[in-house]
Amino acid sequence: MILVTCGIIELDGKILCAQRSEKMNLPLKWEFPGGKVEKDEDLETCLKREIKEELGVEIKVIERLPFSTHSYPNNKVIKLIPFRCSLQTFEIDLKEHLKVEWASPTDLSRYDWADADIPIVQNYIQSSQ
Ligand SMILES: Nc1nc2c([nH]c(=O)n2[C@H]2C[C@H](O)[C@@H](COP(=O)(O)OP(=O)(O)OP(=O)(O)O)O2)c(=O)[nH]1
Repeated sequence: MILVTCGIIELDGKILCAQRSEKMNLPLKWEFPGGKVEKDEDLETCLKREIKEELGVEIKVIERLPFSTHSYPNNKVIKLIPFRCSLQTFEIDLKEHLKVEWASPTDLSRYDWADADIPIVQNYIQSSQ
């Protein structure tokens, strides 16, 4: 099982959604920025490192939310652990993703999410209602 952290970054009532590029695995799917936990790495340290690498910003973690597990067809089982976050620096510089969009909670269901994200998005929508 591959441990992956992701950040649900909130700003002014909106959430940052990131689209994977054509070159990435799961091309053009939408996700929350984050990535794989390294050996002996703390989850929050991983999340901050990945978001800095991918978007060039610093974040503050607000709370951990329930994880999702998903088996992709390539036999990869992902345990995706989401954290609500806020931005501490605001200049987003996309280093890997095709684009990012700020969506209101009611618009989250319109995106073509990576499969592992679907239960996380549903939970988030419910808890924001
Ligand atoms: N960061 C992130 N990854 C996600 C999400 N949903 C989801 O299925 N994933 C998957 C995609 C990747 O297979 C893996 C995260 O890996 P990564 O971002 O560190 O590295 P990568 O794209 O190079 O991954 P890979 O090619 O080795 O699969 O988790 C999500 O919301 N955020």
